[in-house]
Amino acid sequence: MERKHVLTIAGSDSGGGAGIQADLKVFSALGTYGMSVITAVTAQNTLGVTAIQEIDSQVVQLQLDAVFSDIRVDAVKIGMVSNHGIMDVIAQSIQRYQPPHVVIDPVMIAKSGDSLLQEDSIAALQNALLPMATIITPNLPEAEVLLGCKITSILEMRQAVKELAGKMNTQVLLKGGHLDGDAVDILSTGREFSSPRIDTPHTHGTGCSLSSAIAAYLALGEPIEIAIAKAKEYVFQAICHAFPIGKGHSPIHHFYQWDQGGRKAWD
Ligand SMILES: Nc1ncnc2c1ncn2[C@@H]1O[C@H](COP(=O)(O)OP(=O)(O)O)[C@@H](O)[C@H]1O
Ligand SMILES: Cc1ncc(COP(=O)(O)OP(=O)(O)O)c(N)n1
Repeated sequence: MERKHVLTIAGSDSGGGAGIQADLKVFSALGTYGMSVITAVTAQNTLGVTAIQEIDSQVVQLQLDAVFSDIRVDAVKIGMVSNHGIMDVIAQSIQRYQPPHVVIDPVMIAKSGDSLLQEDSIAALQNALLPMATIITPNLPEAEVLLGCKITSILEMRQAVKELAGKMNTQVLLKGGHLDGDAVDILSTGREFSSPRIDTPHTHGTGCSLSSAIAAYLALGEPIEIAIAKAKEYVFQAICHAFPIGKGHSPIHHFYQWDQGGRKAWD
């Protein structure tokens, strides 16, 4: 079968658990060819983020042109984009090159509590970038910012996902990782994707990995609901197989399939 090509446009996580590094691991684990446009470099590990250097928007533009002018792009995932200048450049490139699928994870705050989006760029995120999406995948705090109200239960999630889809004029997968009980994500069609909640601190990068896996499965030709179901199962298994790295919240195990039936990679 022809190899599919997936592009991530996101920030770098030096600890390797989230951002560009997580996205490229997901693309490889799912058998696609990964490419990257870096929007910011974060100094980050399992404990948090200590510095952010945004990439000049002209350099972001040159990365986008380098990829799109040479290589067929079957799907795009967009993650951390911290300022409106970079958002505008990305939105214009999506308009120009028209990739078939665009999955946007509207990254605002890392689980460590560190902010990854400038506050004055929230409007640009809504007005310039989100309209480019095939689907957006906010977590609960991000959906609360986009809607301007609290979401505290599955019942409220069902209502919120429909309101968000109307407001943003796009499909929405509202992730329920921040609630208690089963981990339930709700699509704006009403379909729900549920898994048991794993009792673990090692969930760094789950949101990045879910959106990247959805993009990879869309590139592989899966319809949206199957792409989400497969991506959710992939992330669930990767959480189940996470192993400790560093002193804080470890990343999930992107290549857990490699360990199955054999020796664990870290033994
Ligand atoms: N402890 C957990 N057990 C099982 N699934 C989880 C757990 N935490 C998060 N998930 C799942 O991981 C994905 C990312 O969710 P979430 O943590 O809400 O996003 P983010 O990383 O953007 O904050 C979702 O599919 C969510 O249901
Ligand atoms: C560079 C970078 N991008 C995105 C995130 C957020 O990642 P996420 O998958 O939401 O996981 P947590 O960091 O919240 O665990 C990030 N941390 N860094």
